[in-house]
Amino acid sequence: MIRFDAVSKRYPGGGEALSEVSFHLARGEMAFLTGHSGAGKSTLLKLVAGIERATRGQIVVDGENITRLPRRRLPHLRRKIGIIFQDHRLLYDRTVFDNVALPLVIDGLGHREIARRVRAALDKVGLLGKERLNPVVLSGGEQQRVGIARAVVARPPLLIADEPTGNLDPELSAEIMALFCRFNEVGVTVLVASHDLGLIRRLGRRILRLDHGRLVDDGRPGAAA
Ligand SMILES: Nc1ncnc2c1ncn2[C@@H]1O[C@H](COP(=O)(O)OP(=O)(O)OP(=O)(O)O)[C@@H](O)[C@H]1O
Repeated sequence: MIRFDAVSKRYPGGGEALSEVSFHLARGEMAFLTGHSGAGKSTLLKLVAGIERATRGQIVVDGENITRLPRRRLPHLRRKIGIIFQDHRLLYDRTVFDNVALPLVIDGLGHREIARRVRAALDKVGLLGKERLNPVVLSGGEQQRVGIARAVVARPPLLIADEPTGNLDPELSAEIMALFCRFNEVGVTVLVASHDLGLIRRLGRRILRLDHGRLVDDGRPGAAA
């Protein structure tokens, strides 16, 4: 589902954020991406989503080489990817329902289909019944779950999350990670960046580790990083 071949990324005026990174995440697989602050976790996820472009190397997502994807093809790529940010980026002048519905409204779906899918997504994250509320009144963990519902509502085959538990206490963090595991169990490919090694080790999934832009462990036994 995601393949990086010797990918490097240099920001204008900066050093190398990623250096010669190669790995493969198979369809249906789940992995965590870890490393110190500034190791390159966010940069790697942004390259997957086409938010940033690689300086060198090649990136394939869902069988499509996105390394030099023309801008007009970006919406096609984004439709395959549910993206979850640490700060959840919700719209606070709209209800929970409207926040989750947004990707479907953009896709031009009809009202009834939108209502059905939004309720299904809210049900999966345990927020059915809160759809008419404004996200402001929800706890941090609930707001993050609204962000997750919005990311999965269009049923993308790939979920990527950047420090989704960064602002949450250990118990809520574990709940959010368990949610990602459940999406993976029904076939979604999942890649989650997190510096919370203790938490992600307990989940027993593959862990890719970045150190100063280099992939020093790709989480595969015996595989060279
Ligand atoms: N837009 C940018 N312009 C210039 N340099 C950047 C930009 N974004 C990130 N960097 C640099 O690239 C390197 C990797 O940053 P990145 O945000 O990918 O790391 P990270 O592992 O996600 O860190 P954190 O855990 O703190 O979010 C850092 O040195 C950072 O300063």
